[in-house]
Amino acid sequence: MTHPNVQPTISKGLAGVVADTTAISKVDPDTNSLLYRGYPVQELATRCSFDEVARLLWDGDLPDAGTLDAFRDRERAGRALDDRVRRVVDDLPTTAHPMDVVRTAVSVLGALDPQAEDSSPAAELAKAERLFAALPAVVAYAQRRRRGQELPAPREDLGYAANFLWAVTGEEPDEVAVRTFETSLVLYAEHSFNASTFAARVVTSTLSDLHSAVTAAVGALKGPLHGGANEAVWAAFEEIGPGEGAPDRARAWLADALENHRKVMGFGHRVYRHGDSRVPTMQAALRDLASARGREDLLELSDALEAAMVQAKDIQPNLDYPAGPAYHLLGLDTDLFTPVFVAARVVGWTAHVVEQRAANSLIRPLSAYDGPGLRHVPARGA
Ligand SMILES: CC(=O)SCCNC(=O)CCNC(=O)[C@H](O)C(C)(C)COP(=O)(O)OP(=O)(O)OC[C@H]1O[C@@H](n2cnc3c(N)ncnc32)[C@H](O)[C@@H]1OP(=O)(O)O
Ligand SMILES: O=C([O-])CC(=O)C(=O)O
Repeated sequence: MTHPNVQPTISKGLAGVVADTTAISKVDPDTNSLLYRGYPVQELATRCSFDEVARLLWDGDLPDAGTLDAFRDRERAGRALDDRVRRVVDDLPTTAHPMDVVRTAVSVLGALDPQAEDSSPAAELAKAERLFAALPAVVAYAQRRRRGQELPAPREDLGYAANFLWAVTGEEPDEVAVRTFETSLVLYAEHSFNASTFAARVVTSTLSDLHSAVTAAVGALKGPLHGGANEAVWAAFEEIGPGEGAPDRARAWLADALENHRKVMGFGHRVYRHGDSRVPTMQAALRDLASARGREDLLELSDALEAAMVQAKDIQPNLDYPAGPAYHLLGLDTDLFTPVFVAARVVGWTAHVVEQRAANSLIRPLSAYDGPGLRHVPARGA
């Protein structure tokens, strides 16, 4: 028992606290590596499709051909936007942030799911699959409805990533676009006890349902210190202005931002201290895409800002830094970047929901009270 005059040690932001075990992924800042169920994420991103990686994260092993084909059939069958979700979204103002649209849609999907209250592992995985299949249409609709565009019918002849881009842009994507997008989805899919995943685990620990956990996770991901940073990265690129003279402008912009104590989004990480393990793979994908689109000017801006940040603060970019400009080149509106992150991270979140439930303990830390001392409400007259 703590003596009343001895202050307990506070771990602000739970920094450095090991809250539980997980077998889903390993983030190792010493070796600057990230493993999904034991596989290096770089190998998964360059050799596997996103739906294979989803099965790996959920099931613990890469799927065999039969398992993958059956999953793909179910995913294709679940792609259409549910009319009841569409009606709720249509009632939201077109000015609503797409993250609010997605958060609302996940909540509605939970209320509609026939297995909403069934928390057996089989039901949890079935619900996770349904969300996985449903989210691209929700994200795409968030962009298209405010442009007055119809949502195109899902394309059964396209894989998950290609169909997702088709739904957003209404155009069949080329190979480099699909590869870049799929790489980003694999890299975004899972990252141990990050803030949004931890939010999902906290909700699950009360024995609440999977959709409630995912709804909370969407809310946590929205913030610019977490998933919202990919959108903020592109906003900074626009402020600087790509094109002729961008490297000089980037250096001046950074000097001004640091002088004004502004956080530079897309840089820094709570766990990695020497750079984010996922960045080289995403940067290579961005380079391929930018070259294919004749947008080397974006690479010049990106390289100049990164070099200036490393020189000024010795702070390295995180995954959101190359993902932001890549998503812009793929035709996504800036505020659609974090919703795309949702569609990828839903795999990690739901894998953690299942893991948390399998060995549950209510997550409830302590706090050290530092408010006013004991005082009393004066007695009131009758
Ligand atoms: C997929 C993801 O979610 S990755 C993270 C995406 N988030 C961002 O890109 C937002 C920008 N980055 C940040 O705000 C931080 O680096 C975080 C929140 C990600 C991690 O930060 P923490 O571990 O809490 O460290 P903290 O914010 O205390 O930073 C430590 C020091 O580095 C500085 N610092 C860290 N990141 C940045 C940054 N991006 N820009 C400017 N300064 C920074 C802080 O100001 C602080 O300096 P000080 O000690 O002089 O006060
Ligand atoms: O791990 C974190 O804190 C943030 C992050 O990079 C992620 O969630 O992908």
